[in-house]
Amino acid sequence: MRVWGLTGGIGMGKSTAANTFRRLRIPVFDADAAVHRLQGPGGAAVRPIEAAFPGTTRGTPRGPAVDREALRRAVIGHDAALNRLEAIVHPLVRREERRFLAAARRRGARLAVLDVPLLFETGGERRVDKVIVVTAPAATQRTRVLRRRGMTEERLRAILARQVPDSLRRRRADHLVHTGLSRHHAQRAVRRLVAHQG
Ligand SMILES: CC(C)(COP(=O)(O)OP(=O)(O)OC[C@H]1O[C@@H](n2cnc3c(N)ncnc32)[C@H](O)[C@@H]1O)[C@@H](O)C(=O)NCCC(=O)NCCS
Ligand SMILES: Nc1ncnc2c1ncn2[C@@H]1O[C@H](COP(=O)(O)OP(=O)(O)OP(=O)(O)O)[C@@H](O)[C@H]1O
Repeated sequence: MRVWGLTGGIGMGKSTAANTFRRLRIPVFDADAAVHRLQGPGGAAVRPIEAAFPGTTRGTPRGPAVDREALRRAVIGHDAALNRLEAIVHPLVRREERRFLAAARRRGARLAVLDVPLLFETGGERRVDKVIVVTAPAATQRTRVLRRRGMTEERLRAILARQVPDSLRRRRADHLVHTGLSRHHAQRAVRRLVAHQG
């Protein structure tokens, strides 16, 4: 089974490209969704996060869960705290990723995709056969992200500061998918990659 990494900066169009892969019946692992599950009711990250950042979890009808708003306040803009949070969360995400790949292999998939925002930041390119980078002009990225509810200039700056620059990502990509033109164009680029598997 081949494994492709799908990555790109915030708002560059990872989830949208991931959905095109899914429509082609290719299994996709979504690292952001895995983080949400791990921090959700009964998730494996809840207890260690409460220990490291007291007061950032709360009881819910389905069990204790991370209060993401509170956790965000505790870590955004605080590098040491975010490093600590990543040291808790990333090994758990990696474990989920291994489980996902094992399940895809069992089902006989020929190709699986890992949608991982921090692929380069976490040495993920070594775990995949090929890296696909979604990219768009910086102005497009900004407009897209600032449209989201709860997003502010300050939050966007803090997130971008933790991610490798788009220029570097593009240089390290095996293939680029441009998402600044149109949905149709980006979908076609993904379909072409899959058709050629190369
Ligand atoms: C800080 C937290 C609580 C904020 O939660 P919130 O719901 O507000 O944001 P969300 O998770 O949807 O992320 C918003 C955007 O920031 C990006 N992002 C999240 N964490 C990080 C990080 N540590 N470094 C760089 N970018 C990040 C996401 O990919 C996404 O594009 C949460 O992002 C978190 O627990 N982050 C640490 C885990 C992590 O590194 N996740 C990245 C994907 S593996
Ligand atoms: N090819 C495209 N053409 C036009 N708009 C797009 C395209 N791809 C994505 N978008 C839009 O850009 C925004 C961000 O896309 P998406 O959610 O896929 O990005 P992401 O990289 O997954 O973001 P995040 O890092 O925050 O998870 C969405 O509003 C989406 O509709």
